[in-house]
Amino acid sequence: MDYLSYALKQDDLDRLKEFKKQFHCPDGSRYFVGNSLGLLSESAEQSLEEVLIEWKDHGIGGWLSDNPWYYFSEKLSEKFAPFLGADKSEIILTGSITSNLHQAIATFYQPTSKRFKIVTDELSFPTDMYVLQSQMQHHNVDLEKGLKKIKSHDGFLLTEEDIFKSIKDDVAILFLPSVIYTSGQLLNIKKIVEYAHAKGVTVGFDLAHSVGVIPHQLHEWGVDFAVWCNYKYINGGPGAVGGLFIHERHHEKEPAFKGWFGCDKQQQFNMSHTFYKAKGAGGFQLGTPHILSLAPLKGSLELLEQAGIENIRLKSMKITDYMVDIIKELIPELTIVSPLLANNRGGHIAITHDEAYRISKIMRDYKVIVDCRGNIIRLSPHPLYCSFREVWEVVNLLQRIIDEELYLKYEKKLDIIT
Ligand SMILES: Cc1ncc(COP(=O)(O)O)c(C=O)c1O
Ligand SMILES: Nc1ccccc1C(=O)C[C@H](N)C(=O)O
Repeated sequence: MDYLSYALKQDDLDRLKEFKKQFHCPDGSRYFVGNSLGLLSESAEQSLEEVLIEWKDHGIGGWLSDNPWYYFSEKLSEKFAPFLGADKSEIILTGSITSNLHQAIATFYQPTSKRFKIVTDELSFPTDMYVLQSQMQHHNVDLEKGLKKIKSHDGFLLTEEDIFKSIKDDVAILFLPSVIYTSGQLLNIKKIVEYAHAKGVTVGFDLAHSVGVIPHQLHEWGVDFAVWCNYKYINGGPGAVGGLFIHERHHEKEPAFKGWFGCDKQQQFNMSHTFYKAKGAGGFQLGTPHILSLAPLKGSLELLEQAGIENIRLKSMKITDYMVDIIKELIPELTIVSPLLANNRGGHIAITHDEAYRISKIMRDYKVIVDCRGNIIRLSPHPLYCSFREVWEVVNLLQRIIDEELYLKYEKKLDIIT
């Protein structure tokens, strides 16, 4: 069967195909950047509107109305917990990756003369690195000696052997991404946690590129803490409120940063100057929840529940496999830097090209939205709104752009956001 017929057949069989209708796709484009900012669904639009109406109708009464904002983060966290294999007490929707990671590292990182290192990897997302650096500086730890970055042999992937080798007796915290944001490599969280715990090391993960596209078992795997954002595969909207996971075994820990929304709800309005921590991850919240940036998440989560995270992962593996096959066939000179086995990667495919930037730019002019990081082009077919046929179209366009060097007529000057 040729590649197009295969795509049409897969679209026909696709159990998730009905979800596409739910999403607003800008200007009829083929939208392949759901790993950066997911699309707005009707369901999310509606849940945002509901909160606006509550504000309109009740003013401050909204905090305790039928859908009380006072408990909104906790209610949504309850809905979220199954996607991460967490108990509802272990997660809280709050803050951003950056602020939640500050909270987690400040809480867990208690360097001693024997155990003072933080291990991460040299491919990490910049904000994670800034957090680790600033937290270590706060403890006056010399970054040269204390912050260890696992090296990548090819600039795209990490090996388990290197990760394991980095876990020594002087390491306090190991912090890694679940999926590397450039290459899309998925790390084996369970195995890494097991290994690190055996050496007495606390382990945290940045789940930005796996949440909403891959099932997790954070509780069972024993992950100590994790952070993520909800504007990618979850489709919670630009700057959507993020998330923090704190394993049950750490619930007695005192948050390094305390705020009044981390208080036990019954005590919060006693206005006492003594902090009575809420049970579980909720105790790590800071100030007033950003209700308008939580609101779309209600609708987004309902869609994910209907679709089922296992079905999402199955489609994601299948559609990215298809993308790999067709790239290899049509553009054999391109290097795919993502792992070729679906089990070892997240929801996107990364390819390299010296002209990555200009290629991604011209694709946008053909209404194919992809992005570029350095010499990498990332293509992310979101399982809820991308079809196999679109993958076929996108790769065919890519082939034409490369064969005919159509990018040459574009400026090399980078836009502020690539
Ligand atoms: C892996 C990873 N970490 C962190 C961030 C950003 O963190 P924040 O949501 O705090 O801006 C992103 C994307 O922006 C990311 O891809
Ligand atoms: N938060 C953003 C704001 C503006 C533009 C992009 C982002 C991204 O999320 C980028 C993404 N994290 C990435 O994997 O590169």
